Amino acid sequence: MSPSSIVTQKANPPVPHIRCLTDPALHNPEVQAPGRHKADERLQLSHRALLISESPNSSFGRKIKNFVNSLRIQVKVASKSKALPVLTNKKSARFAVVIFENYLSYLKLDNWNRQLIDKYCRDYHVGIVGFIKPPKGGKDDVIYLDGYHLTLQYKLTLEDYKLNFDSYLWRVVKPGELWEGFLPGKWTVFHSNHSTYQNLAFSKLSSRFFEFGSGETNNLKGFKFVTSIMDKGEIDGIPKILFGSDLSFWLHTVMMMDALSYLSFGKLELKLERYIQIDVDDIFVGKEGIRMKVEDVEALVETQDRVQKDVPGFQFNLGYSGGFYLSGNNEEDKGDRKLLEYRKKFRWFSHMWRHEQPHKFPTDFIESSMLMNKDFAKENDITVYGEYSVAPHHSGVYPVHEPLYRLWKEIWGVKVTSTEEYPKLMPAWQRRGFVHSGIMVLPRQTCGLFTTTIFSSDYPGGLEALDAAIQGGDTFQTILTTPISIFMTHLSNYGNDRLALYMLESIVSFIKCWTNLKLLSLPPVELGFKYFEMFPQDKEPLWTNPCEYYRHKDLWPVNKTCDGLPDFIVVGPQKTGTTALYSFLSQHPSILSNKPSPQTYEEIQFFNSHNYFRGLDWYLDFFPQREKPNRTLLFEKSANYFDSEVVPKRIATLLPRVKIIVLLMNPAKRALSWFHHMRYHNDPTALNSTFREVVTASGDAPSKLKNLRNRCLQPGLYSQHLVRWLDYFPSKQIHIVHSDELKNDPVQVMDSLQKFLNVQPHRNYAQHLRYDPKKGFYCSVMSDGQTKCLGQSKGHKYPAMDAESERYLRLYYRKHNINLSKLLASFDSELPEWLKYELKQADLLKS
Ligand SMILES: Nc1ncnc2c1ncn2[C@@H]1O[C@H](COP(=O)(O)OS(=O)(=O)O)[C@@H](OP(=O)(O)O)[C@H]1O
Repeated sequence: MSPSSIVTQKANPPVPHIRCLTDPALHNPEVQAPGRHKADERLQLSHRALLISESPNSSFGRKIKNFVNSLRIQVKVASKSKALPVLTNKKSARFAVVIFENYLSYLKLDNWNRQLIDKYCRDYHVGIVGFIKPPKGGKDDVIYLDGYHLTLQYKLTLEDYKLNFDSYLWRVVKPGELWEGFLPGKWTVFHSNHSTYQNLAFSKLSSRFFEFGSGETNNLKGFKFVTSIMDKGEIDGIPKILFGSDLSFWLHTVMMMDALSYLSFGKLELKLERYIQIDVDDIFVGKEGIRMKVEDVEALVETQDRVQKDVPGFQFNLGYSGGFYLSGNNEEDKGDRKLLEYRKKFRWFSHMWRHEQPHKFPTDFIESSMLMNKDFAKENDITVYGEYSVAPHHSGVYPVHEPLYRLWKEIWGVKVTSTEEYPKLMPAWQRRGFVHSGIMVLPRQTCGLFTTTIFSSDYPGGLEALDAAIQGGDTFQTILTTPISIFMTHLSNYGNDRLALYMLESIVSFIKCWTNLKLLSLPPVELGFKYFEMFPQDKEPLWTNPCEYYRHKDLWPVNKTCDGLPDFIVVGPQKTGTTALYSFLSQHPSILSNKPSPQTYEEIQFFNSHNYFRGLDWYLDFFPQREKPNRTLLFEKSANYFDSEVVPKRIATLLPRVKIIVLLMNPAKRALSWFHHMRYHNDPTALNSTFREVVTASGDAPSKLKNLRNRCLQPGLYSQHLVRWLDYFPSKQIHIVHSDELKNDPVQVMDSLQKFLNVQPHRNYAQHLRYDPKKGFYCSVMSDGQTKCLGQSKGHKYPAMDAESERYLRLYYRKHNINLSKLLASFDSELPEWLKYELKQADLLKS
């Protein structure tokens, strides 16, 4: 259909038609089963689920995991054929619910695992959720589960669905409705004859089944088939909730939420409140023919009034671009004026004057665009909610374009925005918020509307497809699993067939009929606070590389380079010779180091400190342009990356293929060097204490001393830190340099490093490094033949370690050194002499 024929089509907006069968007020979970979700403090259950999947790559297993993860519940996946994970630790029972992708696999578990699981479930009152998958190639369509008083009947084709109104399981689900229609896939139904069972849901044999001649009689057509059942645990002490199918049928996701909540005593549940915000973007933008007319504006106001009854506080947020005011046809211009007449009814937020994408324009242009839009509001007496704004096509929000954030704050006082792009568009359930530069960025969701679709007949798949998304499909699932949903709609969705109004009223009704979710709305800033109160862990961003994802690359200003990030990083730890290595590497003609920082000299210290929150642009500014793009390698070294909890994850997220260089030396000697480094830099606690006092500080020693001890000794727990790096990087991406070798034979170290880095040309460091007897270290040979050594603070003289500290630290690091010796095997690294010596001496001390 050509655009012109679209706009001449007669508008006949569809009317929302969802009505509840039962009075929505009838089912009230709090009243029906008081207190049943109260967690029992005694139980000490972790907020996690254990999923036993059929195989590591089973697609249904993945689907269950993703669904449970979408509720922000962590899932540990174990394969049925592998050993079970540890179920308890000192502090708690690790899983609040056990889920079996195939319940029959639970019944067939080998004795050992079965006893383990059952004992765990009984001891901690942990329940099981199970899905029934008929055995492959099984001849029997009916199986009696011995000892369970339960018969399973497989492979049925069913239609229509209703829930047991009287079950006390329901929390999110409101059980009074009837779902009419064919149910996807083949089903297992349950026949029970024991008081332990409570039927949860019922269905009917599908009429299709009769058409194909089963020989059954019509009396089977009623709601006789139990499709989901609860076992209260009277027989074996373990409560269970079983589903006769997978999660393809929409209602099963809601029932699954209730099952998780019920069986975990409320540990695994989301609250019932669901906040929704609807932004109407592109106000005044839009070609002639797709804009709003007077009656569309009236409909907008009327719908808002109606929705407010079900969603307290609801108000449309209108994002305007004043540059396009009165740019439609006659009728539409009247619509624009009407909208201004009703301006006080809505919450207005500013867009750009003519919808410009900030990352594509110079900063002063963006500034004047914002100012013109601000003037437009003033001239037309529009009260703008300046704390909220969004950018056209997510431009500048993520990946972050710093000028946009700055101008938003300066011109509008923006405090909150939203985007679909962080960390990336898909999968939608993984979208998150973050805070940058004082602005809260909230995740935005999609609600099944397209900017270009203005008539229901154009909707892909027809109105039925939009209905399907609302009635249990994607739009419903989004609200179900997302406590705060911000939906972006467009002006075009409110003219012509007004599909956005249809969608909104329909979804509100559907949620009201089928769930106990409480729909609410708040102004954007309050919503932002609410979001980060719910998910404080989201505040810190996790920067990704804009050039690694096509959508982000499109939003990355063209003048920003895609090859400005480091190829390798020297991560420390401190005092292991990192400065010498940095200086040797920088001499290589194809290796460029970062530019110095005024605060931290040769180190950038981005990933481990508050610098990380300055953003990617700040980091990128430290790297010079590559001289020969395909040959030059960029690197940085920051010696306190090694032992930081957060750094490996942050580096791996931004630079998944970066090479990592770690230096290791005797941790006791490293501690001594660090102590003297602190004295050299006039640390008062170090100056007023002996090394022995520092390393042995414990119990009632002054907290400053204990703090110093921690900072002194903790980086030397090498194995513990290396394991964390190995969580994020394969061992072949990590190169270990032994500090003693760097000190005594740097030429050899540089040879093997060059191979690891695959850098060309190969530099013969024998010609460029020479031992300087005065300094006592290797130094660089300058063009005039003189040596240039590192400054005074590196390689300075201090007393040797006292015997008591040596003994103390030998035992202190013993366990970690043993672990390190095992770990080094995965790096193909020989055990350094110090490690062999230390382990031997420690053994002697022990014996
Ligand atoms: N060639 C060369 N020149 C000078 N110093 C050398 C060299 N090779 C290794 N070392 C050892 O490096 C130790 C300092 O380590 P770092 O540079 O990692 O220290 S820092 O973390 O950056 O402060 C420093 O430790 P101290 O001797 O305790 O000062 C040196 O032992």
